[in-house]
Amino acid sequence: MHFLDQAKIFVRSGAGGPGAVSFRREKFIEYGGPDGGNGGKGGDIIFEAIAGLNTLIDFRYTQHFRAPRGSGGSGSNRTGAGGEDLVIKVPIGTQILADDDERTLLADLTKEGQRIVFLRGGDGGRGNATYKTSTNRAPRQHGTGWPSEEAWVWLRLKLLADAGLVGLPNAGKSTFINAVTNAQAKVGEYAFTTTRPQLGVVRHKQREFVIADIPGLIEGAADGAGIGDRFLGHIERCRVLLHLIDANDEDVATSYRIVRDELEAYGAGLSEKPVVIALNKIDTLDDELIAALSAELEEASGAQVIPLSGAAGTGVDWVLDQLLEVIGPNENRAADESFEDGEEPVQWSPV
Ligand SMILES: Nc1nc2c(ncn2[C@@H]2O[C@H](COP(=O)(O)OP(=O)(O)OP(=O)(O)O)[C@@H](O)[C@H]2O)c(=O)[nH]1
Repeated sequence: MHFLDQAKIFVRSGAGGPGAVSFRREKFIEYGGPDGGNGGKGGDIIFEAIAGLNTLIDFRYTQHFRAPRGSGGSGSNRTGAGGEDLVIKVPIGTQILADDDERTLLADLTKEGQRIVFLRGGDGGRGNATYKTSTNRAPRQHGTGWPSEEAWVWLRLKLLADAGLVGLPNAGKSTFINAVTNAQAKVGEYAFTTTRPQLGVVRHKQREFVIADIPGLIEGAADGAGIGDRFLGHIERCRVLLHLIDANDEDVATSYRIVRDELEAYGAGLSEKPVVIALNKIDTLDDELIAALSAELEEASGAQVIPLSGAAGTGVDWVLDQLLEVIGPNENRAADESFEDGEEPVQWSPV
């Protein structure tokens, strides 16, 4: 499965069907007036957030979405059939942005099953049966149906995970996520094996939370170096970060600081998020060295450091305990965050 976190699409609702002008002598006797029915309503464009989707890749292949128009009304006062609504399914965490310079936020789909009627289909035009007339002449005008609405918009996916993994390339993030979740992240001996974010569900002590691994950060990532800051956006909504530092690095304090600097440079509150720090790959070291490196890291970070080996399983429970403590009860999970808690969406009003 390929990963895509931005896509530009075109959406158009259905126009309303025209109202009918109909006037028949026998119907006139039956109804006492003109009998042209109203046109049907055009289909709406609706976005729906669904679980199990973690990419916008489908929008690379399908970029145009048009809801059908309503059918015309007909004689005997028959209303035309409505055009069916077009439901566009997107991953949870998808934002809809205007195609303007500011990329104005129009809607934010943060909950499973959340639906937004984005463009309304046009109402059907009035048939002449609805015009009050006592003459046996058809009224001079009838409704042509309301027009459709259309827009180019950007979809932007910001994954909703409770915990976000950060660390330099090769710190052992994929190995860790594979050890604690159902994800099957690629593990490589070289840096940047991970080229797209990975999401996995952790089940620990009868609790469940989602953890995201984003591609390795390097110095300058926030300014676009390496894979750049593209993926940092995916951890903006995490409650807690897990920062892994490879114990085999030449200078663990420097490794720590490079990532902290990137988080700070990126902004968006990333550097203020609660963080759990772990010295990883301790299976390669003796106890004395583990103690010395942990102390060094604790001094650099001013926080507790957990010795960890994602590969051997040492310290994994401790790390998960700490993450859960910050994430809190299940009701607080990021994916369940209510619409009101997040950024206020700007009301979308097409012109
Ligand atoms: N000894 C030891 N090696 C580990 C451990 N965790 C990961 N490794 C090794 O470190 C290398 C990098 O591991 P990954 O899990 O791919 O690291 P990553 O941080 O996801 O790397 P990127 O995808 O490049 O960001 C691999 O060769 C792993 O086998 C560990 O706990 N102990």
